[in-house]
Amino acid sequence: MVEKYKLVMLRHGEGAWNKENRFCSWVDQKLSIDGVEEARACGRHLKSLGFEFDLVFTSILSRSIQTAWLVMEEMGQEWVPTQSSWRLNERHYGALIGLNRAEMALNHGEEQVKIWRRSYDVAPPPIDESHPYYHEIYTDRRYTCCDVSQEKLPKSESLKEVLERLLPYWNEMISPEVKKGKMILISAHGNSTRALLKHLEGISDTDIVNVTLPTGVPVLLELDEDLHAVRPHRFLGNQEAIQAAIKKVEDQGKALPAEK
Ligand SMILES: O=C(OP(=O)(O)O)[C@H](O)COP(=O)(O)O
Repeated sequence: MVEKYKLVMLRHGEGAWNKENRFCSWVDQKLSIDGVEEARACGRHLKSLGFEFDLVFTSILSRSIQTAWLVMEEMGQEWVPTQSSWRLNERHYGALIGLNRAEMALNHGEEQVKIWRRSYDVAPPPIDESHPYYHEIYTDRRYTCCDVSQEKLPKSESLKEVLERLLPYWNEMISPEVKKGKMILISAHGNSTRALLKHLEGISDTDIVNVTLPTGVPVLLELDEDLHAVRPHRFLGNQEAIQAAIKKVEDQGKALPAEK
């Protein structure tokens, strides 16, 4: 298969709740100090590799937008148009939002936490009005400007459901631009990026369980003319450091607190 297009995807830099090992999801946490540096380093790295972007897509969560700004600032490409959609938001973690993964593993077992975090078609229990972050999320003005009504927004999502709400945006807004030959950066989240990788690479429902994304590391995907990946995605950067960062994210679901 011949490569025709390139696409760069990114999980935003570390957020405050990544550090605290809490499920963040639709809570609008900002980047941590380390996350800001990760995003800047990512921009410097992409610049050193000679990338020139034509369009940037983000979710409507601040950490993805802030990461895109920092990357583009470091690249001297702040002028590049950016579009944001809830359809690139992180997976809605339902009732798990705000909870600590290591405590969840102690209470429910590491296997159950892995199923909630990485399985394809299991959704966590839905969020309801008694949840401490329910009102913060559903009264936020950004969710009155979506292409679906507030009542239709999810209350919890499996990865499959993330892909279902993301695909119309990919098909209608992003893929036509890729096909025009535009170089695109998608600054999104761990699970919204996993969902898109699954679709573009044809990763099976069982193999997607083993795909984990570290924060602030660009992911390069090479696509053929039908926008199918011609080879597996590649993380750009120091491979040893990237593997260590992936392990750290995986270990967040262990019953013992993850190493800082
Ligand atoms: O908000 C989240 O992802 P994000 O940091 O990519 O936005 C999730 O809490 C990620 O959690 P997970 O790594 O357990 O799927």
